[in-house]
Amino acid sequence: MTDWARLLLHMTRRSFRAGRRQAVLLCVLTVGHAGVIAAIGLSQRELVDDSAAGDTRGVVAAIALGALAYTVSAVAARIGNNLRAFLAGRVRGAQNEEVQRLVSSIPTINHLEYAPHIDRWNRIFDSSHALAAMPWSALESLVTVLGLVVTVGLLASVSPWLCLLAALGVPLYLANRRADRLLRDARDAGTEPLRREQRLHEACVEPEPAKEILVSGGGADLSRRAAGFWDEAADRETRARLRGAAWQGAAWTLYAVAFAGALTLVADLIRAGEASVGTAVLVVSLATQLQSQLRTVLESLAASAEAGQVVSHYWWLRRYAAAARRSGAAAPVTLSAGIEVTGVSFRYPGGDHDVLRDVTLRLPAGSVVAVVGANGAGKSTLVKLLTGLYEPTTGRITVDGAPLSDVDPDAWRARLSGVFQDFARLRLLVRETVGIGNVRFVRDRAAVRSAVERAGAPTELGLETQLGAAFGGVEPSLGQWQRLALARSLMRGAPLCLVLDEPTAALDPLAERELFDHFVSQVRGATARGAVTVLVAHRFTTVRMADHIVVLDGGRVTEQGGHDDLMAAGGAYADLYRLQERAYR
Ligand SMILES: Nc1ncnc2c1ncn2[C@@H]1O[C@H](COP(=O)(O)OP(=O)(O)OP(=O)(O)O)[C@@H](O)[C@H]1O
Repeated sequence: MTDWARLLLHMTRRSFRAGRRQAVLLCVLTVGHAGVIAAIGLSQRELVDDSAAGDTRGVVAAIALGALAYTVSAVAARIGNNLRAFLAGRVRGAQNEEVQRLVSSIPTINHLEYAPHIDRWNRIFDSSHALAAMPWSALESLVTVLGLVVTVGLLASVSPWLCLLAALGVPLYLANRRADRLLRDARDAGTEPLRREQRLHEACVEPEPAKEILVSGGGADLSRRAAGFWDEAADRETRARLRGAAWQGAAWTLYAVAFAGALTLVADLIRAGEASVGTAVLVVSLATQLQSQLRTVLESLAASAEAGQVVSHYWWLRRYAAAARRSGAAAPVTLSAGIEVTGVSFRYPGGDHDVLRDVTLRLPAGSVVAVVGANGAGKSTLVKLLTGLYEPTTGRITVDGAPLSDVDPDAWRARLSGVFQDFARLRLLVRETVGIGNVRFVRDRAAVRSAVERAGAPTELGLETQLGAAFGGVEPSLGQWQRLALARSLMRGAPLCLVLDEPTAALDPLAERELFDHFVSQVRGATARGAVTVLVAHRFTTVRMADHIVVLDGGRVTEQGGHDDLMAAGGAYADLYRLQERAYR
């Protein structure tokens, strides 16, 4: 079965799950609608011929048939449209939820940071409506094709030459396919400029970047650039639509010429006494219907094609998520040896150089390890590898001797806790913002309050306070946000690996010291479990408290050891430490 057919089946099942009775009724209405078109044509022919023959009963029967056919057609169209909207709405919700679930089920973050991957799953979201309507577009195509067969049969009964009208469906179909392909290519190519446009516009309206942009006065320039990206995507799409319309226009012109030929043929048949006036009415009616049937087929094929455009992206995402969602060995409950990084190099997907090179480190159980280095040295990348958000390109990381790649990602994550440099500002209730750090305890007010207090987060706010001015709530200061993030990390009671990636950058030096003391004493208290703390920091007064210090430069480890050893070695660490010491004096 092709990917397209499998997706069609998947969407059909989903539609029936969304509303079995509604789906059955919609099938009946769609199929029934096909017979109506022939009935309308036949009733018109009978009406004209029976009138000419003075057959009153025939005229009444023809009128009754025509009225019934029109009524069924109008009612079926109205109810059908509403049912389609209802089912498509529900399926779309379920579809978006599935994509969201797939995206967030992937243990690594490659797909969230790598542009070609982002574009693929964004395309699925953008086409969710076409995907949800896929079964109905396909059924409509099928039923209209059946209706076409009936129409063609009736036309052939008048003259076989009239079948040529239906044959002109082929150039129409080909022109439409060409137009679809042009549009799909334009949309695929436009995904990136549209994503750039969206991010630039967000930067102008989101409060955090907007402040800086307002002060720098760069808003107009960014808006212009965003508009440029928008124009680029829109121009591509317009050009594709115009080219597609030219192909379709040519095919329809051909059809119009053939239609005129059909009418001439019927006029000749009437003149020769081989057809009645009623037959002429039937032909005109059928040829007109044929036109609308062809259009319906083409439109529903186009709708199926739009869904078809994301078929490959959809299955890619499912396969990608399935491949990434590996199970593995249980994570250890305690550490006895620690974590080892051996010969690890790492290159971001699509990158042209390794940002970590041949890194070898030992993070002994129960120790606090500080990672220092200039901006861009690779500190946060190392943290991402330790937390399993990326896997090393080469080399390996082991936890008590077991390769991290063999450990179940969820189980390892359950043993982690930490704060990242770009910590999240979750604009929820204080209780939720903090509690989500350990979702099982999100309603446990005592646990959340304890974490808030230990992190020194603002207690006066109250746990049920809404955060975020944009949501009508309180807007914490940057330092307060950071403390809330720290509180979130404290929700996970006994982590085996605690990562603190510049967790105190927004705090004043006193608060940083106090917090770090607190964290370290907590970790030291957990030495029995062998928990490891990895601290990324730029303030060397904090760094010196670590048991082991690793200096990264250009992705390589250039020095490592205890503070006293590194000072005695007189290398880069010692120089930087003395520099900072003088600056703080
Ligand atoms: N998602 C990404 N995709 C591609 N390259 C990235 C990505 N994130 C970081 N990099 C690159 O990796 C290198 C190391 O970045 P990293 O964030 O690890 O540095 P860092 O030492 O933590 O810096 P800082 O002190 O500024 O936080 C940099 O050259 C950066 O440009």
